[in-house]
Amino acid sequence: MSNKILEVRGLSRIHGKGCPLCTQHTGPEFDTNICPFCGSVVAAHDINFDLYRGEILGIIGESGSGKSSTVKMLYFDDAPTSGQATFFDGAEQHDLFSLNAAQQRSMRNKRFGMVYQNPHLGLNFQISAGGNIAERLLMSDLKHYAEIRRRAGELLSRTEVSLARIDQNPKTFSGGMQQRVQIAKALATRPPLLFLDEVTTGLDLSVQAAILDLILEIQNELDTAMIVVTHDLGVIRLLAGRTLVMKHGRVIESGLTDQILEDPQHAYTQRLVASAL
Ligand SMILES: Nc1ncnc2c1ncn2[C@@H]1O[C@H](COP(=O)(O)OP(=O)(O)OP(=O)(O)O)[C@@H](O)[C@H]1O
Repeated sequence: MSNKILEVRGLSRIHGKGCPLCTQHTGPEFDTNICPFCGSVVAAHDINFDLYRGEILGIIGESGSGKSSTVKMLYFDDAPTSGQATFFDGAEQHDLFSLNAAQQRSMRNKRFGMVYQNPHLGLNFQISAGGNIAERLLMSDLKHYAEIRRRAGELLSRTEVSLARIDQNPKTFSGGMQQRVQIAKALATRPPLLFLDEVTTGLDLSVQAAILDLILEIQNELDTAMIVVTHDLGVIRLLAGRTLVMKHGRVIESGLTDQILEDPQHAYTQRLVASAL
């Protein structure tokens, strides 16, 4: 049996009205993602990849290359212009973009997790850290208060947030702690697929390192498949077994991370690797 968890084919997102020439006159060879004829933005075009159970796939590229757009579509934060994504969940198989709104919500709440760069997107700052995790646990059919609190505490401990802070509001937490609570919340439903979008950007180096270690531990422990979006080669190097390199909405290079780092084929990737040396 294949361990494939996600299959993405021809995924594209154009912002604007679009025209028949958009995709032919944008991309790395034109050095732009803006269509010269209609002004639409080709945020992502013809993205193809497979993801396997427990695997970490990195998506790297400069700002505006289409990394977040790709993940946003898969997490239903944005709708694709075209393309397909199939999620393999045990014996079940779901065509993600054919699901109705309620089915997409259920998929997001129960089978997927997301950790954003900006904790305001992932956390509710009106309620406590424990409350944030409880919100998600309630969606996973856990209804008993004591059980929810116990599990929320367990998740906070696992992500190394002091239990003493379970009733405190995450707005009083440091950036690194907020990311830990986001990770705890995302993991509450034990999702087989986790999206991480620039989760360590803006944090101190030592805090970054600790969060990256935590992500690796979780992947090992829970066999969670992850898609990690970053502009930081160090993050890719540490976390991702395979990597897609994006530029102007296109995947320009893909393969084993070690291979890409050791022998980058595309001039852009060569510059990216050289600048990180
Ligand atoms: N709602 C929108 N309307 C118009 N253009 C958009 C919209 N969302 C994204 N874009 C454009 O799509 C392109 C890809 O954006 P995306 O956020 O995916 O890039 P990114 O690689 O994640 O960059 P960053 O690292 O800065 O987040 C950019 O040119 C961006 O300006």
